[in-house]
Amino acid sequence: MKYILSLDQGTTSSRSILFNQQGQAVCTAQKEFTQFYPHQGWVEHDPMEIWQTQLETAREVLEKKGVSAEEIGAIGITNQRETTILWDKRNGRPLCNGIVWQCRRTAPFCDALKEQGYTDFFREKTGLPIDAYFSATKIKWILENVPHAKELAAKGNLLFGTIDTWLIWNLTGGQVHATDYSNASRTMLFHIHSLCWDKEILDLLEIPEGILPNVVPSSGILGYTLPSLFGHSIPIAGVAGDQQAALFGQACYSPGAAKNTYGTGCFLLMNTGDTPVQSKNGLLTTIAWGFDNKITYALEGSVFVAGAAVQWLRDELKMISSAAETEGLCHSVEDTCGVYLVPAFTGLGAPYWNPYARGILTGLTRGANRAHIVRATVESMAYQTYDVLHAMEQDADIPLAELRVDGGAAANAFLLQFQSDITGVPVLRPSTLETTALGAAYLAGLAVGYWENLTEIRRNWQISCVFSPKLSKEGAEEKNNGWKKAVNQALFYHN
Ligand SMILES: Nc1ncnc2c1ncn2[C@@H]1O[C@H](COP(=O)(O)OP(=O)(O)O)[C@@H](O)[C@H]1O
Ligand SMILES: O=P(O)(O)OC[C@H](O)CO
Repeated sequence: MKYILSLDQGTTSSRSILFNQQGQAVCTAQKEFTQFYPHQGWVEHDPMEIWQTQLETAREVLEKKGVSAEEIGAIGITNQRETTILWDKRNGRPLCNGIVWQCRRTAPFCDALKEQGYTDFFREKTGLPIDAYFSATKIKWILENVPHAKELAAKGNLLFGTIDTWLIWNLTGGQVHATDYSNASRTMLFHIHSLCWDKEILDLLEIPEGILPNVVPSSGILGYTLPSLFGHSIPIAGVAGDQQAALFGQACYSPGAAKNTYGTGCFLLMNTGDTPVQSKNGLLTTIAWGFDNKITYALEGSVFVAGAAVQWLRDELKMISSAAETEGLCHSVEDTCGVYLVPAFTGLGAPYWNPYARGILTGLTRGANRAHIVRATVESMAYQTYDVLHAMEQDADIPLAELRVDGGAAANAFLLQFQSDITGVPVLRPSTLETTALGAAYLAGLAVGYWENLTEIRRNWQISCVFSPKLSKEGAEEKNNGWKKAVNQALFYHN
């Protein structure tokens, strides 16, 4: 067993990475794929393009590194969560495009559920607020709007899966229809205490149980790849939603340990051990992983638009030509000249949960220039994280000692320093920022004995940089107050 192969299927790209025993990424391949925005607030992906790009990158790393499938100890899968695919089990053909986690099309139906008083019903069972973000209402939408979907389901020929399930199905040639506990806990259909699909919810939403995958531990062999795909079959031995995988990859194994991932969105997760903590402040209770015959829970704050706002600057406003350019521009000005951007492009997630909030660029004066707007965009990632962190400290009733960070935008040192300044917490950047993929690799490698135990893995976690708070408490407060005012404008935009 030379390496573990991690498949990291993200919102904007499919990546494959080979990891060695030290947890170092020795070879990477990445392919972006198409984002579809068929209506305002809708977001879709083509499931076949997701499968193809994932397969191509996996083959590419094996070829580039010159290793054969026999030398791969196991595959770990990690994925954008909640994104919903329904397909015909007879031919593996998707019924329609996948409905992406960011898609708001089912917001009116979620409102109706809330008005009918189902909020506590869902929260108690699933740990989640009712929101279009999760898979449940997306499945219902497809069943009700795509021709023949209900018929197929009635005949037992329809399957549902989040992206992990879709990849597993294709990798095993249709032999395995499974998901892990962490992904199941994002569907709004899974009872996170009794660990089963919830019959009352399924009845309420009229979703047939037969379309749902088997739920398995996040670490353990669940199937083997078709030999024809890589020349030899490889065990699939680890699966976790990308944010939970990052928590695992950041070695946050003790209650209270937390990480923040700055990718398309921002996701702050805190390990709460074997206790599912109910949030009073707009956070999610979620399953971190099923490992070693135990379930570990986490509190999560999900921010929908973080790095995506930087992409917006690049693609829509043409203010920058690359995301990396933002760091220099942020440093080129002393502050944002009073400008705040609230990138509520798809509503606001935690802790506000308002699908109708919209983006606001505010505080503009005649002196505001491109660099100020770019800086306000980068700062918006830190402010949104601050909001979540604040809610988490209140829920967990302990101040956070440090924040481990990762994700594409964690490459931006300005962002991390600013994060530390406004939260007053040291921000720790590890030597590998690919912690999502690494977490999936660890889950898979532990299952096949490539790594012995968590102690061995903990040793692999290395800090590359610590960002300590440099701003006074008053200075931080002033900035955070300005942010709160801007958020209020975004929240009440539709009134
Ligand atoms: N140096 C940077 N500064 C700010 N944002 C960045 C930087 N590098 C990447 N990003 C942002 O990070 C995101 C990519 O992170 P990644 O973790 O690869 O995302 P995902 O897994 O969600 O597809 C993009 O939205 C990009 O705009
Ligand atoms: O693809 P990412 O890294 O932005 O993650 C998306 C999340 O899993 C959505 O819940």
